[in-house]
Amino acid sequence: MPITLKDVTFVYNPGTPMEVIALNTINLNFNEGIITGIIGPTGSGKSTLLMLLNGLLTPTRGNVVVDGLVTSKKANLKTIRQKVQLIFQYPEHQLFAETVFDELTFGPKNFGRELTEGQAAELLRQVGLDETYLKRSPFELSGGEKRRLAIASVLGISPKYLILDEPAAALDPVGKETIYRLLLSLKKQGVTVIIVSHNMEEVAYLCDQILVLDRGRIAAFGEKNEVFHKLMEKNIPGLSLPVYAQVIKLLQSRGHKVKMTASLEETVGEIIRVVRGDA
Ligand SMILES: Nc1ncnc2c1ncn2[C@@H]1O[C@H](COP(=O)(O)OP(=O)(O)OP(=O)(O)O)[C@@H](O)[C@H]1O
Repeated sequence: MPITLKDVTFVYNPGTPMEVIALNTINLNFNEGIITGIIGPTGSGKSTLLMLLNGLLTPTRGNVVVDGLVTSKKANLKTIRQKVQLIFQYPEHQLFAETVFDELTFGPKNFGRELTEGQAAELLRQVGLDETYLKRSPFELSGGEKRRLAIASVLGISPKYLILDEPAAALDPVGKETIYRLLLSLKKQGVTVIIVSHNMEEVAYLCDQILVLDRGRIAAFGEKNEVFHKLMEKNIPGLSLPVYAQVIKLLQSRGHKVKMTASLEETVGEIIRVVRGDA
C-alpha cells in the first residue's frame, strides 16, 4: 500500500495573524518501489509535506495514510515512524555516539532490534564503508563519510519508505555519486525513496516521478519527462529545468521537431538528428 494524502491542508498558526496555509487540499499517492522527487520554489511547502509523511506534523484538515494507518491517530505513530524514516538536510550534524558501532545500533535498539557487529558492518558496506570504521569515532570521519554513516544508521531500522531532504547537498562530485548509487540500489531492494531537491540535474538523474509544489498546491505530478514537459510551458518562478530539458525547449522554440528525452545522452542524439537535417 502506498502513502496516500487525502484532501490534506496544513496551516501554521491557524486562527492567528501569523496564519500561513503551507499546503492546500493536496490529493496524491506516493507509489511504492520508485524514487519520487519533490521540487518547488522556496516556501512552496516541500518540508511541510515531508514532515506530514511520517507524522511529525499532522494535517489541519484531511488525512495522511501510510500503509492503511492514519498519521493523526497517536497509536499508529510508532509503526509509521519505523516504516517512514525522514532524513533531514545535513543529517551528519545529528551524529552523537562515541563509536560508529554505537551510532548504527542506537536507532534499531529503539525499535527493539539488537544489531550484531556483523549486521552493523553490513550496513556500512551498503553505504560504501567497511567494518574497519566500526570502532572509530563518527566525529573523525570526512563530511561525505559522516553523511553515509547517518544514512546507514537509519537503514538499520529497515524502513519501507526513506525520505531525504537534499540528500547530496554540499558534497563533492564523488560524494554525490556515492549517495546517488546508494539511493538507486535501495530502490532496487524495494525501498520507496522520496527526495526533496533544488538540484534539477539530480532530480532528472535519480527520480522516476516528480511532484511540483507551488504556493502550497500541486503544480504538476507524474512521470519525470511528462512533468518537465509541463514545466516548459508553465514557467514557475524560482524553478529551473535540467540542462537537457532546456536544450530541447530551445530546439523546439526554433521550430525543430525534437522529442522530450530522459537524459543528456538522448538529447545529444536529438541534436545530432537536427544537425544532420533529419528533423
Ligand atoms: N514553523 C513555521 N511557522 C510558521 N510558518 C511556517 C513554519 N514553517 C514553514 N512556514 C511557512 O510555510 C510555508 C511553507 O514552508 P516550507 O518550509 O514547507 O517550504 P519549502 O518549500 O520547504 O521551502 P524551502 O525550499 O525554502 O525549504 C512558507 O510560507 C513558510 O514561511
